[in-house]
Parts: sequence; C-alpha cells; structure tokens
Amino acid sequence: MFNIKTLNKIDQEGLELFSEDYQIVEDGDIDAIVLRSFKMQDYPLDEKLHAVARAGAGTNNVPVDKCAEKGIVVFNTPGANANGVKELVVAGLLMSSRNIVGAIEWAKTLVDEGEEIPKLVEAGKSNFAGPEIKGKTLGIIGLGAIGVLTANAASGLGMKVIGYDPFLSVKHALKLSRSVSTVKTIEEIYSKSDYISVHVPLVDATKGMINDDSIALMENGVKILNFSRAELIDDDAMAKALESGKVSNYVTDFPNASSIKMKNVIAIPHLGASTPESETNCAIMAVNQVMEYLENGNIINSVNYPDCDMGVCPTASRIAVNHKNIPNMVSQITSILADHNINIADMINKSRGDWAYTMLDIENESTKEIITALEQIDGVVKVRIIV
Ligand SMILES: NC(=O)C1=CN([C@@H]2O[C@H](COP(=O)(O)OP(=O)(O)OC[C@H]3O[C@@H](n4cnc5c(N)ncnc54)[C@H](O)[C@@H]3O)[C@@H](O)[C@H]2O)C=CC1
Ligand SMILES: O=C(O)C(=O)COP(=O)(O)O
Repeated sequence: MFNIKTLNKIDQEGLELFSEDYQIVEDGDIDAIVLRSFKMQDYPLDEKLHAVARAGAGTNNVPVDKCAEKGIVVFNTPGANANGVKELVVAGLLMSSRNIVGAIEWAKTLVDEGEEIPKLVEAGKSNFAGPEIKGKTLGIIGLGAIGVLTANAASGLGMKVIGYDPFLSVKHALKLSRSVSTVKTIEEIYSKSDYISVHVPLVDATKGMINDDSIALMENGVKILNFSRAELIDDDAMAKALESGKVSNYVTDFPNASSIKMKNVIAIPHLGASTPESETNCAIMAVNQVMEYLENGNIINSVNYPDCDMGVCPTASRIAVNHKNIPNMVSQITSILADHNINIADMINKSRGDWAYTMLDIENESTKEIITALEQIDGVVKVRIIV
C-alpha cells in the first residue's frame, strides 16, 4: 500500500485515479506528496518520501534541490493549466485597456439613484474610456506553455505580438502562430511594446527582471501584466513607474503588501489556474506521474531528475538508483550485481544537471544485501526495489 499526502485541495477527479493500492493519509510514512501552491520549503523530507508532485507549473514553492539531494523526485504538470492562465491574461489585457474595473466600481456607486441611473451613466462614461487592443504591440517574455497560447490568442484579437525566449523549445516553437514574431533581445520587447506580459519561471536569473533599468527602456504609458510570480518585479521600481505614469497599469495575479497599494494596479488573487478544467488536468497529470514512478520507477516531467522510461518490468526484479551525476557510478552499480552473480537484462542511466538515475531490470530477486551494498556507494542517495 502506498501512502499519499496532499498539502492543498487536489481535484477529486485526479485523486480518484489512485488505485486500491493507494491511500490518502495525514501522517505516517508518506511515499508521495501532491500539492499546489503550499510553501514546502520548511516541510520535513522524510527518508521514506520518494516523490513530490506539483499539480501546476511553478515549483518555486518546493525545495527542489534539497529534494534531489535526498533522492526525492519532484514533478510538475507542464501545460496542464496553461489555457486557464491564457484566458485570464486576455481578460487582463482588456481590463488594463478599458478601465473595466474602475467603471464597474463607479457603476455600483449609482445604486441609490433610481430612475436617474441611465442619465448618470451616459454623463459619466467618458471618464472610463480606453483604447482598443487591436493594432497595439504586445511583448511576451517567455514563450513556454502559457506564453505561446497567450501570443496566439492576442494575435487572433488583432494585436501585433512579439516574443522573447532564449531557451524556446522546439515543441513550443511549433505551436507558435506564424503571425507572432520572435526577437533576439529582451531590450526589443521593452522598447517596442505597448503591453508587456511576463511568462517565465521564478529562478535566480529572472528575479526582479522588471526593475528600474528595464522600465527605463520601455515606452511611456506601457501596461505590464504579471501572471507568473510577484518576485519577478522589483516593487519599488514598479511603484515609482506607476506614480510617474511611465507604466500606466500593472496587472498582477500575485498581489503583495507593496503592490496591493500601488496606483493603477489591478490585483487578482492568484486565479490564473483556478478553473475546474485546469485543476482537473493538473491533478490527473500529477497523479498519473506519481503512480508511474512509484509502481514502475519511470520518471515523467520531473524538474530535478532526468525523465526515464523502461515501461513495465518484464523480469524478476527492477532496482532504481538515484545518485549524483559523477564518474564511475554505473560501473560501481553493475559491479555489485556482478559480484552477486546477477544478470542484468536491461538498464537505463540518464543524468540531468548534478543528478542521475539508473534503473536495472535483473533476472533474480533483489536481496537486502544487494540493496545495502548499492546504498553504500559514495554518491548514491536512494535505492528502491520497484518489483
Ligand atoms: N497565475 C497562475 O495561476 C499560474 C502561474 N504560472 C507561472 O507561469 C510560469 C510559466 O508557466 P508555463 O508557461 O506553464 O511554463 P513553461 O516552462 O512552459 O514556460 C516558461 C518559459 O520561460 C522561458 N524562460 C526561462 N527563462 C527565461 C528568461 N530569462 N527570459 C525569457 N524566457 C525565459 C523558458 O524557456 C520557457 O519556454 C510558471 O513558472 C509559473 O510561475 C503558471 C501556471 C499558473
Ligand atoms: O501552476 C502554477 O504555477 C500556479 O501558479 C498555479 O497555482 P495554484 O495551483 O492555482 O495554486
């Protein structure tokens, strides 16, 4: 029986995929954690924990490196909530242009005006006029799952769309509409865009990327949309730019103590992925990936270990070894099996950054003695008998 713990509410349609070999528990030995935005940085990482699945895209709430060091594979669900976010970004483009939020707030103030309301509406509406997005330039930073869908949708609405992504994948490039052009430098996005939408992960290299220097390169009155993470924006720089009008609107899905008070901010309470469709898609993907890893050792969509797939074990036993990506590991692992006179029918060894994963299908039962010997190799952080 595998024990699963959830740290956020996870969509039921996904959880129901867990077979009768799984139970959702509160404590005890946990095999895998499934979560959304729960901040896991200080969460205890027990010996028995094998996997953490983020039902969503961003993994900055998970201690990914610390997990790798303990042989805990961290998964996410790429693209599963991208449409939900894209649709809210389109709403953000329109809200930042047409002052929809301010206008609705004003309309509410007319509630006691009775028969006068239609007249007051016509008299007051010019205060809320705003430009159309058609024909304006949208610069997208990060052409991944969300960036590409947003680029294509905005292009469909008549915007001129330019995108920047120095690591653009072939998969995403193939999905990009031909009407969207890519630029080679981020400075081109800053200098040419009427609207800028940021769709990059929060990592050291992207933290504070929208700051005094980048804002100085932008058009006067630019509108900035952030549906990625609060920390991508330097709050002091944004506050100043909104005060001066250099940035005319800031739409954020990640309000914080500073941005919530800024002039011309449109603050949304992290609703990008909060659609039934996105929640179900993410949960289904996360649960399937966890079951595949726990039952077969196969890794799909990990952010700290290499993806690896050997199907279902056809031999007597499968052993999975999580280890450092350093020389001489495979030969040490296979020597131990040879010393025990065990034939390897099939094996795979893959690496990703500092970490690697080796799976071996062997023709004899695995023994405690072999596992202990493998665990003692310097650089091995976890050994599991899959079957
Ligand atoms: N508001 C919400 O509810 C949600 C927010 N997000 C946020 O959006 C981010 C993006 O999500 P996805 O598009 O699904 O991820 P993704 O991984 O498909 O795309 C991210 C893209 O950013 C690019 N990138 C990385 N560093 C870059 C840089 N310095 N400059 C330009 N491009 C760079 C990557 O090459 C990749 O193509 C997530 O990391 C998360 O923080 C994701 C889902 C929901
Ligand atoms: O997938 C992401 O990165 C998100 O930001 C969505 O977060 P959530 O699952 O809605 O708490």
